[in-house]
Amino acid sequence: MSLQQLDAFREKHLDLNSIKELPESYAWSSEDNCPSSSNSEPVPVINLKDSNAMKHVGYACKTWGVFQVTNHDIPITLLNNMEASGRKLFSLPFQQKLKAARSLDGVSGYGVARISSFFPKLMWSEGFTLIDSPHQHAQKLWPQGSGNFCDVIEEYNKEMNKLSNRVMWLILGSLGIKKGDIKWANQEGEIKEACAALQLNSYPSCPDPDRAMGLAAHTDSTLLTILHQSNTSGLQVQRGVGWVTVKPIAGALVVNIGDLIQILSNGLYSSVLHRAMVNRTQHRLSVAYLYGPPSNVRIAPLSKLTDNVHPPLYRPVTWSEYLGTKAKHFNKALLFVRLCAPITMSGFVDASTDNHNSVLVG
Ligand SMILES: O=C(O)CCC(=O)C(=O)O
Ligand SMILES: [Fe+2]
Repeated sequence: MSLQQLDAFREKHLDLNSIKELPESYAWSSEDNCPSSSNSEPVPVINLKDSNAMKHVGYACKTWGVFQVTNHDIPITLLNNMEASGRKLFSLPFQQKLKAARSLDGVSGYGVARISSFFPKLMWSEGFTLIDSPHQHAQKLWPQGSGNFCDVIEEYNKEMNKLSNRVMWLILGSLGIKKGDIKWANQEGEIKEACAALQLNSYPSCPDPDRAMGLAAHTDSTLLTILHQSNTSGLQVQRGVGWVTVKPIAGALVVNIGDLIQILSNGLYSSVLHRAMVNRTQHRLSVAYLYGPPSNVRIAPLSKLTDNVHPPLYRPVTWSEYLGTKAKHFNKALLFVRLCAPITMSGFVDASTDNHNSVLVG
């Protein structure tokens, strides 16, 4: 990063841990920050060892787009070590974290939420994105040695890759999709070249949490995301017109349906809009494993799920093409890969030649 870039970066990145009063640039209007609905039923919790797990996953995908899983075989010590590693990273002095800052056009490293550019106000959070090996980053953060940081990240990535694959097959299986139906998986259903990123999020305690926003509403551009949240509430998902808090359950992991499952399932399962809120006393941490397909694979509605009555709603896209669309159009990205927009109960309009204007919205 050049000195000029670093100055621009510092201007935008305040050390949230040292701020005693919420600056105006972090104060969201009450409209953006609408409170959560009380009395909602809770987000489904699914025991992966339950013989009906696939059925429960199907129901959760259809009605929520999010669920928590227990009995997932990820050792609790690994979850605790991952959380401790995240805390160790974010508790470094601000200037030290800046040494591993994400470059302006880069993806990995330390920085504000990448979705920040779509919002007029700043978010009360800091993030660290890791793709592939953590070693280079660790070397910048801890020149004297990073202890077990890299081992924990590597072990966590390995375990999350296995679990993501298992959960993906529960999701696809609930739609009647069999291992042989996905060409980019081998006969056992494994995806050897699956791409993934690890997103560490830190939400320092905030002097005015009711006016602040940790991470603004978004859907994930993944097939699915597995989120480990610390025991502090903050994650909320949209349900109907309100927001429902995903209550932390010790040892449970949250699974979010991402945009690519929406495409694969031809809209049968929708990605879930979610956001993270902050609080006055506790420093919240979350670790998101962002799971996607191999980079060269074109994701399209599965042919088993389409017919004359249910034409493909989305055109084929690779993950990187889709990320490019998301980087430009953010929460409207799915509309930009959409082929047909339902207009009446009985028919579809072909939108493939449309210039993606507001006709597509809704
Ligand atoms: O911190 C959370 O609970 C949500 C994080 C998240 O949505 C993300 O990293 O994409
Ligand atoms: Fe997310």
